[in-house]
Amino acid sequence: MTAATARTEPPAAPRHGWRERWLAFRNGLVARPAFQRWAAGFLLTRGIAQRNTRALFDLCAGFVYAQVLFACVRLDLFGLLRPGPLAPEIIARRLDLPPERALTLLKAAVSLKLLSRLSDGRFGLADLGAAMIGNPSIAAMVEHHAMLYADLADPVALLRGPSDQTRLSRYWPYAEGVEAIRPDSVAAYSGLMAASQAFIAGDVLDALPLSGRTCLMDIGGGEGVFLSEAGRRHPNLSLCLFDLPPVAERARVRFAAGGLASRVTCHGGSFLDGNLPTGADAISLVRVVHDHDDDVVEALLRAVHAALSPGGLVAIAEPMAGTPGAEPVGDAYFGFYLLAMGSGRPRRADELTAMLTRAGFTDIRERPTRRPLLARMITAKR
Ligand SMILES: C[S@@+](CC[C@H](N)C(=O)[O-])C[C@H]1O[C@@H](n2cnc3c(N)ncnc32)[C@H](O)[C@@H]1O
Repeated sequence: MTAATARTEPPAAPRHGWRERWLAFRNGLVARPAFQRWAAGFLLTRGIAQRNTRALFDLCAGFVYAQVLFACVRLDLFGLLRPGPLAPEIIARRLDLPPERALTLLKAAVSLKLLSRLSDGRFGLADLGAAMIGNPSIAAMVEHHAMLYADLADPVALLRGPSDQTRLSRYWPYAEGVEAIRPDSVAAYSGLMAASQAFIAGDVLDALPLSGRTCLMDIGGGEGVFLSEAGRRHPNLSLCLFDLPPVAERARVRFAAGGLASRVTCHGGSFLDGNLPTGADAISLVRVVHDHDDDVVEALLRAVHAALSPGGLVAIAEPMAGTPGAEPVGDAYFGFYLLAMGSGRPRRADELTAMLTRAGFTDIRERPTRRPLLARMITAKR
């Protein structure tokens, strides 16, 4: 055999296990249009076929559904219907839309369970629309997704990278480095985080064992919403916030307005420098770790370990990859969000556990939270 023939010869066929052979057979079958038609009609497979068709269609249409929600938010449709249901002509007039287009939006919102249509033809809030009213920060999240969608206009280019600066990396300036951060560059994201923290704080604090602790330091604590709630629940706990200087300043103003100034110390700095204030026997990292690449997180956890007093507790709370029942939230949504932002990745609980172990922590355990889709929590001890 010549060298040339040796090079063109295909590699030896891999030895497939029975599971791989079964998957190859099954996928070949499912890909055939004739099989799809048959399965959609056959009694025993009809349900599965219909569910798969719907799931695939929803994947194709997801952007449209999100834009329907975006239009509702932009037009403040949920606010308009807050006092009660209205006739479609009135809604059209109030939204300044041609009547037939307003009806297109209203019917779409009904199909997505945001609105419901009453028997007299009026439209009112359904469960999901009412939930939007109760949580204004969801509307803020929806609005800021305009930047994410712009960055995802060419997802393959984003995946290939490196790309031009994305809109999300400008929105989250620390993703690109902390040197040039000014007060005006943190206002938008800090406000969004403060508004959405209301969802998270209660769930995390319900699961966080703080009794017996004397000082809680919240690293990347934003404007202090989490720490304020911790202080309200634990009146004897002293509080310390660490964040980038312009964010820590915003927190200081918020604590003063809330009458908490005497209980909280605000430190402005960057944890990239490796030095954290000492004296806390509990440290929280709420929605912080997933924003950073592995080397930064490893260094941050080592700095947290060094800053904690012996026996001190660290808590990482954030949405995690591989959360049962919410897998696309971690790996699809946060995976692509953080890619567009330019820093960090969603991590599974076992990956965070391994990182905590490497940083020297012990007694590492997951503490179940009320809504794991929004935040799961792992604690560990120094
Ligand atoms: C996604 S926000 C979360 C804020 C808050 N913990 C919450 O859950 O609402 C991440 C926070 O980490 C802060 N941060 C990012 N990089 C930092 C750094 N190098 N040093 C200190 N804080 C940093 C940001 O300013 C921001 O407040």
